[in-house]
Amino acid sequence: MKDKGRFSIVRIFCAFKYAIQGIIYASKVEKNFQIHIIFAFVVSVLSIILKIDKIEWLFIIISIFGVLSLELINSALERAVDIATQDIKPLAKQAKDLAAAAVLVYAIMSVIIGIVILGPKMLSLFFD
Ligand SMILES: Nc1ncnc2c1ncn2[C@@H]1O[C@H](COP(=O)(O)OP(=O)(O)OP(=O)(O)O)[C@@H](O)[C@H]1O
Repeated sequence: MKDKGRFSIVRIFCAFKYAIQGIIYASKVEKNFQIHIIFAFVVSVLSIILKIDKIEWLFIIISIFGVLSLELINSALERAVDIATQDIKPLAKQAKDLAAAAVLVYAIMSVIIGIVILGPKMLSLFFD
């Protein structure tokens, strides 16, 4: 909990610790987060094998971390909605579906980036 009198370095450390706890928790219980982690691993291995350049790596990294971040926000929002109401409510549905849509939109962009960067290199691996 909050303790405003502490050194800021301690507060920064605590914030970091809570964030790590969040990542560990999501890795254990959030199916979609686990799937994104597996995808990130596969894409990273492929990127190493296919020797993509520095700029291509930046696009891949932005895609991977963007999807993971949005997935974490989506999970947090789902919990916030569930705390706010246990009843079936149109606004609760909209909030959850909009957050899920944000993940989907970014994931689609990431897939396109993956295809643009890795697609031609994979094809030339098989057909050259
Ligand atoms: N309180 C609610 N009122 C109305 N619709 C809801 C409510 N809670 C969830 N929903 C809707 O029911 C569907 C399933 O929601 P649920 O909470 O099971 O999450 P989910 O989308 O399956 O994600 P996850 O599997 O990660 O929990 C979604 O369309 C969601 O918007």
